[in-house]
Amino acid sequence: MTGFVELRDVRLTYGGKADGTLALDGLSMSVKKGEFAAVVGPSGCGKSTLMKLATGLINPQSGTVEVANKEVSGPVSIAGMAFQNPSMLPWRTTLENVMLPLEIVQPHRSRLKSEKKAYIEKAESLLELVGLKGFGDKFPWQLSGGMQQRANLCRALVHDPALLMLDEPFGALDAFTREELWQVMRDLHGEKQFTVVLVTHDLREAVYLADRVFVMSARPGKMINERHVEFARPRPIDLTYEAAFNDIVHELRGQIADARAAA
Ligand SMILES: Nc1ncnc2c1ncn2[C@@H]1O[C@H](COP(=O)(O)OP(=O)(O)OP(=O)(O)O)[C@@H](O)[C@H]1O
Repeated sequence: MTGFVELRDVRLTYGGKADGTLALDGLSMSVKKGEFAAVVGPSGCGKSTLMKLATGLINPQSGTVEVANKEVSGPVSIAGMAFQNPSMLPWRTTLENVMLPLEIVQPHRSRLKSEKKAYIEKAESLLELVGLKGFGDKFPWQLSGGMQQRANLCRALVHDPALLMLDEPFGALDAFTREELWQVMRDLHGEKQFTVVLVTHDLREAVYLADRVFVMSARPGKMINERHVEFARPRPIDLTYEAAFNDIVHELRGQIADARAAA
């Protein structure tokens, strides 16, 4: 069975052939529908490049990229995305920022005018789900960094994407806020069952959230390991202080240290 996100033997070079940067070479990865996948690896190994390929922002020189059994050749509309910098539009309220994808992605775009009330209710219920009830009419600059990132997750999810691509979304937050947002993410995934690919440098984050952690080599990046994480869901945050959890974090840390040393 093919995965929901399927990369096969992908090679990607930035710039010209002679003086370009080979970012990925021989990278294969298969993420099942509904699965929460995390991608970790040495700095600069090509994690963000992988995200750009899977969302169709760039195309590989060789190999194939498929999402939902379709070859990706342009931006993937069934994907929601969130990055480290929430980049909310400062002249729009939080609610208006959250609703932005509805103005772009079909079929919502055509329906937005006639079904505006229902869409507003949907955006507000997402804000409530992430703990931002009542903040919809505030501007982004009136929110803390953690609140902006919560709103950013709502914006990534408002058009009910089947696939959520997260590139270091919690990287800039303090440790407490980060753990809070891990739990928000856990609950959103538990409720909505979308497929997730999360790129992170934080191995605790990867092990806490993911069903499977993919480990990349140093650049040019390819997958060197897949670690299943079989803790029952929903996972309490205290799990992250248990020995069995830390054993997996240590194991992954060792693999990344080896990958760095081999570079
Ligand atoms: N637009 C670009 N043009 C040229 N080279 C690029 C471009 N984007 C990335 N690269 C190079 O490709 C390689 C992989 O970059 P990428 O951002 O995918 O790595 P990463 O694993 O996400 O990095 P980090 O861990 O630091 O976030 C790096 O050597 C980077 O310098």
